[in-house]
Amino acid sequence: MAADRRLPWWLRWTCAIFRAGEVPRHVAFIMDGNRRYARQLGVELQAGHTAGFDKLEQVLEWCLELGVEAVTVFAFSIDNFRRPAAEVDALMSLARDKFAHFQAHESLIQRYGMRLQIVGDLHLVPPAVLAEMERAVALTRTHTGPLLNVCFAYTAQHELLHATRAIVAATRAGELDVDEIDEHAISRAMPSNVAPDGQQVPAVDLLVRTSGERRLSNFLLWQAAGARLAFLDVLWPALSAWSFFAVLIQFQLSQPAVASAAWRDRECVRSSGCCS
Ligand SMILES: CC(C)=CCC/C(C)=C/CC/C(C)=C/COP(=O)(O)OP(=O)(O)O
Repeated sequence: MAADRRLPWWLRWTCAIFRAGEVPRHVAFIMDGNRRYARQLGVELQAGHTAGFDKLEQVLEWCLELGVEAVTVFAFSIDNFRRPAAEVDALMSLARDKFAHFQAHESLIQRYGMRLQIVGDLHLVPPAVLAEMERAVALTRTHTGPLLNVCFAYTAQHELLHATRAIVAATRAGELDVDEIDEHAISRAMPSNVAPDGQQVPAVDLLVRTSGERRLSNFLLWQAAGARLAFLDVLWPALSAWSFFAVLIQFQLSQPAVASAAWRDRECVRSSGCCS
């Protein structure tokens, strides 16, 4: 499905330049700092979360333009249910609106033909939110574009628990031999690793967290084992394209081919004559 491009020309050009190098196939985001952003502006906390969602749509569009195949976002942790009831209710109502928005023809999900998947302990999600999630996911069932994994009512430990139970059930049912349980079997049993069409999701190769926190907070502990980690001091709603591109430059410089070429160039300059 052809995307209706709404990005400014300079952003499309910059993305085209990045596409000449190695682009991460799977990027994950911990979208942290919405409430601090609201406090800094002196507005309601809910306005910070709304700004956070708007930023998610922007960042997604940058990723799509770059040709990223899968994006996974930490939208709501199981631990977030411990926040004051009024904030949880407001976040659920925002989520319901946003999943309804994902169904609209002009939404990013529809424009880019994205596949949508929700991962988490969905028993904890209020029925009205769950209904909108299911409708949004159903509308993307025939899509073949990039994947958006929304981790909602999620922790990595819960996902690992789910995978462990699924593996035990499969061995009890005689569908899986104990000797066949390896890293691949565990990966396949983890919902965020398998797209709705059954395709294997590439491993996370770049994980970005905003707001200055330098920890994973129970997000994708298995999938991000080999990921490059980027911790940015900016609050999520204030994340600029340039901060994100700076992360991408670091990512591209860290790729083995580029890193070894840079090392060779340095050696070349150091040793006499070969670059003259
Ligand atoms: C698809 C969908 C429904 C997306 C939801 C949008 C969104 C940005 C959710 C993030 C919610 C959240 C708990 C952010 C963390 O900031 P924080 O509240 O912990 O802020 P703080 O770190 O400043 O306290």
